[in-house]
Amino acid sequence: MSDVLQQLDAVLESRKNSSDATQSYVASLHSKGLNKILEKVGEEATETILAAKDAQSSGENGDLIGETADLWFHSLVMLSHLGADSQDVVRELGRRFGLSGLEEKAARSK
Ligand SMILES: N=c1c2ncn([C@@H]3O[C@H](COP(=O)(O)OP(=O)(O)OP(=O)(O)O)[C@@H](O)[C@H]3O)c2ncn1[C@@H]1O[C@H](COP(=O)(O)O)[C@@H](O)[C@H]1O
Repeated sequence: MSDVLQQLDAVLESRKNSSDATQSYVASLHSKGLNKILEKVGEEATETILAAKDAQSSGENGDLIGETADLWFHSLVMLSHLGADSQDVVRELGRRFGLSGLEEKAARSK
């Protein structure tokens, strides 16, 4: 999983220097700028929320998974545009997971 994210990070980074925004969706987002990227993140977040409500009533998660992938993808483009990447977020989650693990251990030993 982390491998896929790292490979995607590398592709997103390479698109920042690509001059061919007509061939590459990511290059076109970078060339349109941060506001366009944030607009896409907002749209995908709304679509993910609607898909979650639909999933609750239908019991089917297919669309929800697709919309969440769109949200993650556009969030990664946002991070890349600003000089961060998926591994920065993975490290932060790991740090929090480590902290909560320590808290649980401390609570158990009381
Ligand atoms: N994972 C994705 C990915 N997920 C979604 N999308 C695109 O994100 C867009 C989703 O936006 P919408 O559903 O709102 O579609 P839309 O209405 O056509 O979009 P807008 O006109 O509103 O911008 C679509 O154009 C999808 O093709 C993606 N485009 C690219 N990737 C990855 O990025 C890599 C580089 O892509 P290129 O830069 O296009 O080569 C690819 O190899 C993929 O791995």
